[in-house]
Formats: sequence, structure tokens, C-alpha cells
Amino acid sequence: MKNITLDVSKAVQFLKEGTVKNYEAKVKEAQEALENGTCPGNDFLGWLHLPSSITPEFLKEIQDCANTLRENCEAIVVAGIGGSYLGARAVIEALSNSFSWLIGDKSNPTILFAGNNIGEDYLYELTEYLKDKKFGVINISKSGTTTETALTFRLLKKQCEEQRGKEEAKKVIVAVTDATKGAARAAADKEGYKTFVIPDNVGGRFSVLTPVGLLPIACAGFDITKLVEGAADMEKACGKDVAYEENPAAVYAAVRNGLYDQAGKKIEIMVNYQPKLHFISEWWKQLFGESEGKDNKGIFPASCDFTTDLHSMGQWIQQGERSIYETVISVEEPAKKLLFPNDEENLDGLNFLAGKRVDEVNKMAELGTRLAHVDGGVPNIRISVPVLNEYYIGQLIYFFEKACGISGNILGVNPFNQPGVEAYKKNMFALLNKPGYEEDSKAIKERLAKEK
Ligand SMILES: O=P(O)(O)OC[C@H]1O[C@](O)(CO)[C@@H](O)[C@@H]1O
Repeated sequence: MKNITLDVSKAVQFLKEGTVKNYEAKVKEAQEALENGTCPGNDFLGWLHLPSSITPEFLKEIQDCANTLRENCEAIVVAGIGGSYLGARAVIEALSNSFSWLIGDKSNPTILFAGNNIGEDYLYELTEYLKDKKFGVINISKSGTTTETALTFRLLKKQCEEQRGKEEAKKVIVAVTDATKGAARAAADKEGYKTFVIPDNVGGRFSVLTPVGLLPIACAGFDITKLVEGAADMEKACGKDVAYEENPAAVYAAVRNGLYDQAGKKIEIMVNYQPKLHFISEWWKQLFGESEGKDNKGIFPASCDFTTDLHSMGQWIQQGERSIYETVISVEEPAKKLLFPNDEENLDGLNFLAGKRVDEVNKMAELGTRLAHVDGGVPNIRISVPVLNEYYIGQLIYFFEKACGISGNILGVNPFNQPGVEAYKKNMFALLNKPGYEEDSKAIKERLAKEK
């Protein structure tokens, strides 16, 4: 079986000679700190050997639960935000037919995502859509207290119970949450829902290979055994016994830190040439953004879908401020085959493409863009994925997680906390007069009055 591969040749040319080699000691130190559990945030290292520790029995328990939901639901709403949502959506969208919601494939339930915003129209339209549907809910929240998710779950629980009756609703509501704490746990225990525990030592953005991601992915009809197998193989390929320059996570971590430190590259743009990968970038943005963006440091993780965004962001990337580099996820072989037809009239002048696969054009767009952007001063890292399937997506997930752990340690931050996220929550609760926030409410109102 092949592995995903990393090509940094078009990035290291922007670095001083020998930079990757010079990072070896730092990378090894970071990797050892992870492996020995001596790094900052070492109580959140449960993801490190997670893939190889998942048992077939555990996967069966998840699959059995998914089967119950699949048998009893036309639609399944995955309620969660951030790490409790992005991984599942990333994998499901990468593997699904791009038009699945229009095809009306009755063999799989429609998977919907909510609890990731507070848009009134969104929630209204969702509840309207679900009115005549047999639907279930997977309520995912590690803390069990996240407002967006809790608010949505309250709405959906009520609607599900009204539509199916309380007893039937219990069969199709599942909670993935903390073992003991939080509102999601309290509701599950009181109502007797099936639950899965998010391990204490796995942070939200590293949790896609726990039931947080595995249950929704199995509900969508994808093979979670293969996903975990791919991740476990990548765990080996990025293991501590692998030579530094053979370890893709180590090299990626070294190159991105080199670009940041030496070349002033403060922004990494994750690029794909397959629209199905859009949410892989969204997942990756949280992984690296929440892990590294602290202590006034950290590469800003951005993303583009090419060639689409070449027609909107291409100008900036080619000639704007030279603070960016690109990391491209390139899928070697599409799952389907489509040839350009010949056209006798050739009004569009495209007969030179007749008989070629669409992907051949896409690959030339990719190569042409790579050359142009490198010429324009944009370093290019390339990750090749043989095909888009569960196995290789599993590899990709673990590769990024391991690289993130190493990279954050090289940067000198705690990659496993996210204290900065609390600031908006504190203000929101104060503004909404949440009990317990009386002092903050008073202070924020005084401040706003002064600013008027
Ligand atoms: O799973 P929870 O606790 O609802 O958190 C969801 C997301 O919110 C954050 O805690 C930020 O507020 C993320 O780190 C996390 O992935």
C-alpha cells in the first residue's frame, strides 16, 4: 500500500541551504517531548497513539450505533462546533458525491450539520426542513457547555420528541461528550441516550478519530475501519524510530517553521484542486490555528479552493505582499473518469483538449500555478494523496495532527490549549446577563455606554 507523500523541494529553495537539516535537533526534541509526555499541554496527548489503540470491538460498537441511526432516520443532524464538527464534515464531504443532497440516495441518510452557528435563519430553515422527516441527532460537545451546540440541541431535542414521541426519540438521539461533566452528559444520563465518551486527554481539534468523527462518518456510510487503518499506518510512518528526513510530519513541521522564521512567511494557504476537499482545509485551519496562534506568535492558516479561487484570490497570491506560502493537497487519481468530447464546429476552440481526461487539464492547471506562484515568490509544499478514500484520508488526518504537535512545540507554545477563545464567550455571556456574570455584565455595559 502506498502512502501519502510530501514534496518540499519548491519550498526549501526559499530557505538558507541546509535549513531542513538544521531543524533536525529541534524537531527531535519536540518529537521526544511529545512521545515522553514532557511538553506543555502534556495532559492532552491522547491522540498521539490513538489510531493504533482503537480496537475492532470499539469500532463495532460505533458501527452498531450508526446502523441503528441509519435504519431509523432519513436525516441525521450532527450538532457540534469546531473540533466537535469539522473533522466529521471534512471526511464526509471528501468522500461523498458532490451532489448527494440532490440525488436523494435513499440508501444513506442525509447528514446535516448544525450547532456550529447562531444564525436564526439557519436554524429556522433547518427545523422547517426536518418537519416532515424522520430525523435523529448526534449531540457532540466535549465540554458539553458550548452555547451554539447546546442551543441547537435544545431545539432539535424538542422537535424530535414532538415528532416521534419521547420513547422513540431516545433511540435516535446520541450524545458524544465528557464522561461526567456538562449539559450534554446531564441530558443523556437523564433521558437514557446512547453515549460515547470523548477521552479527557484528547482535545477537540484532535478528536476526529474518536466517536466525535467516527460516529457521524459511519452514519454517512463510510468505512471507519479503513479510516483508522490509514491513520494507524501514518502513525507508524511518523513514529519516533523513523529517520528524520523520512518522517513527513517532521519535515513538514521543520519547513513551515523555517519559512516562518527565516523567510517572513506568516500565512500558510492550504490549497486543493478538488472542491470536495474544502472542509479538509477548514478542519486543518482549526487544528493549526488553535494550536499555534498564541503568545503573539503563529502562522495564520488560510485556505483556497483552486482553480475556483485563482479567479478571485489568484491576483493577490501572485503579486500581493510576499508573506505567504502554499501547501497543496493534490489527489493523484480521481475516482471517476470523464473525457472532453470533440466538437466539429469547435466554436470554443477547445478541440485541442478532445479525448483528454478532465483531470489532465486540472493537473496542468496545478503545475502551471505551482510554477507561476513559485516564480512570484510563493513557496510551495505539496502533499500527494493517491486517491480519495477512507484509508488515505485517515493518513492525511494523522499526518497533520502529528505535524501540528511537533510544529507547535518547535514554535515554543502549548499546542493543546486555546485560552484565547474564552474572550468572546465572556463578553457574550455578560451581554446576555448570564447568571454568574453579574460583575462582567455591569462592567461591559458601562464600557459600552462610554464608547457611545
Ligand atoms: O466540544 P466543545 O466543548 O463543544 O467545543 C467545541 C469547540 O469549541 C472550542 O472549545 C473553542 O471554544 C474548541 O476548542 C472546540 O473544538
